[in-house]
Formats: sequence, structure tokens, C-alpha cells
Amino acid sequence: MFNLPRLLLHSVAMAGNTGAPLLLRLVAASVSVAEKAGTIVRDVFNSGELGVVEKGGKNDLQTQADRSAQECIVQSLSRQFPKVTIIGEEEPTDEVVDESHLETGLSEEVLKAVCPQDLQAVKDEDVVVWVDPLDGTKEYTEGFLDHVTVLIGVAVNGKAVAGVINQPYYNYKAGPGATLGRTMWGIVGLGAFGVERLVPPADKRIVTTTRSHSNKLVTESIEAMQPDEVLRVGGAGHKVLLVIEGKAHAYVFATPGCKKWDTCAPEAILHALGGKLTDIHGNALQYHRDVKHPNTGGVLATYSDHDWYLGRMPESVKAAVKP
Ligand SMILES: Nc1ncnc2c1ncn2[C@@H]1O[C@H](COP(=O)(O)O)[C@@H](O)[C@H]1OP(=O)(O)O
Ligand SMILES: [Mg+2]
Ligand SMILES: [Mg+2]
Ligand SMILES: [Mg+2]
Repeated sequence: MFNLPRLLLHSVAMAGNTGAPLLLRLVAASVSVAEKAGTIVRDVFNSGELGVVEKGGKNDLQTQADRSAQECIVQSLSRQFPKVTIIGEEEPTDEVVDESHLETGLSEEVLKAVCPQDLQAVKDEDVVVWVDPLDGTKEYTEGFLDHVTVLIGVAVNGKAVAGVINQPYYNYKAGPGATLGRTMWGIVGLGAFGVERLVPPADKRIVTTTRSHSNKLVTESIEAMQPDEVLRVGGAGHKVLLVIEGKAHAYVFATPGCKKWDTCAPEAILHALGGKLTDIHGNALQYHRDVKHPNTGGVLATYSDHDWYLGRMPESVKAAVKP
């Protein structure tokens, strides 16, 4: 009887797991927040009121889902981690925060993981969180719903080390019995969960690239890879998932439109599973807080033969797409 309150106190402290390393707590919070953002993305679509705004022409759109999911992610994480730098794609608005968009949960699965040794002592000031509340906005507005992802990437000292991806419409073509949506997370040095590496066909070369942001450089670089098949689909997160799950051998994007929030989470998960993401010259991407946002050197993501793709990149394209 006498010991019960102390025991209860102890179990509450364990549930909060305040002793877990910052990186694990941040990823655990990001998993819960990305799931919440995914529900917001579906709710806005179901409402039929997309609230589309052109940020930079008809191929650079923002919807109510981008705005509300960004609010959910940035507000939820900054309240829990006030000293961590968080950079989101969308400009903050001066509207009152909708408290129903906030999420305070921590994924137990993540908290149970063992943090890689080299990331155990990470401090708030070492971290930048890169947030793409809705990747594949153009496709979202056109109903290519499985191209959409929510991306939360964690960079430590300028390197992408952890990522969370929610795909709100995963399985949406699989019929009413299927579970809609999935969340994947990974930490470099630990592995990735919620997604499995599958090997692509060995007898052909499948390359994936942009559907809505193509240009001469993109076309020339894709042709140079002599693909048997080209998957033109939306979203940086979605295309990296195609590479991870063996639907494509390489993601080739030889133009500057992709930003740090498009690549940070996918790069970390791909890397955690043994793949590689660089610019089209083979340089590692940088993610420190003062870096310019566009990936001006383009994007190349593969599992194997990375150097082969780099070697086939035309000199004229390399000269036009500088880091
Ligand atoms: N020219 C561009 N202008 C704005 N965003 C771009 C551009 N090119 C790529 N992106 C971003 O990179 C993602 C991957 O590109 P793509 O789908 O064309 O392959 C896009 O979904 C978009 O992210 P977002 O939808 O979050 O704005
Ligand atoms: Mg955008
Ligand atoms: Mg994006
Ligand atoms: Mg976006």
C-alpha cells in the first residue's frame, strides 16, 4: 500500500521516457506527428475544399493540406523541442494555431530502439529538422494520391541521419478491406522500419523521374541512362520509396527544383537501408541551418551502380546543374 504511489510515479516517468537520447525522442515525436499530418491531408481532400494557391506558377502550388499539415508538424515539434531548429517548406501564417492539429504522442516503437552510439549525445543545437508537410502537391491536386508523402527529416551537423515518411494514401487502390496509409522511419546506423528493401528486376533498367517538373536537362539525362522503362511520377519521397521497394533502379532528377525538405527524410531512410542519395555529380547533400534551400546540383538516388549513373551523366547537363 505504502509503496504504490511511488511505483505509479515511476511508471509515468517511464512512459514519458525522459531519459531517452534527444534523437530518439525527436524521431518518436516525428512518427506520431507525421501520422497526424497524414490524417489532416486525407481530411482536407475529403472536405473537397483544397484551397489551392499558386506560389510560383501552376507547377508550384500550395493547398490547405500543405498549410495545415505544416502547422501540425512545426507547432507540435517546436512546443516539445523549443531549442531545435525546424525549417518547413511553407511560410508560417499569422493565423491562430488550431489546437486540434497538435500532437503530443511519442512512438513507443522508436523509444524502444537502441540509439546508434555516435548519435547518443546529439544536442539541440546540433539538429535541424527539415519539414515537407506535403510532398507531391501538384499530384495531390490532380488525384494521384499515392504520390503524396509527409516528410520529416532530421539532420545532425549538416548530415541527414534520421527520417520519417508518412504516405497517407498507401493502399488506396487495394480495396475497402486494406489499411489506408503507412508510416516509415529510419536512423542511419540502426535501420529502417515500416518499409522493406525489395530488389528490382535484374533483366532491365527502370528509372524514375519527375512527372510535373520536366525540362530539357531532365529529358537528356534520362535518355543518357538508356532505361528500358521510365516511371514519371510525383514527389521526391514517393520516388525514393520506388527505389527502396525495387520498383525502380534509380531516381534521376538533373535540375534544381528539389529542396532540402524534399530530400532529407528520404535520404536518411534510403541510407539507413544501404542505399545512396547525392547530387548528380556525386556530392553529398548538406543540411545545416544556413544552407541554401534548393538542391541546385540535382538528385540521384540508387541502391547499386551509383557510379555508373554518375558516369553516364552528360557533361552538358553537369555544366548546367551545378551544386
Ligand atoms: N520546379 C519546382 N518548383 C517547386 N517545387 C518543386 C519543383 N521541382 C520539384 N519540386 C518539389 O520536389 C518534389 C519532387 O519533384 P517532382 O514531383 O517534380 O519529381 C515536388 O513534389 C515538389 O515538392 P512539393 O510538392 O512538396 O512542393
Ligand atoms: Mg511545394
Ligand atoms: Mg516536396
Ligand atoms: Mg511540399
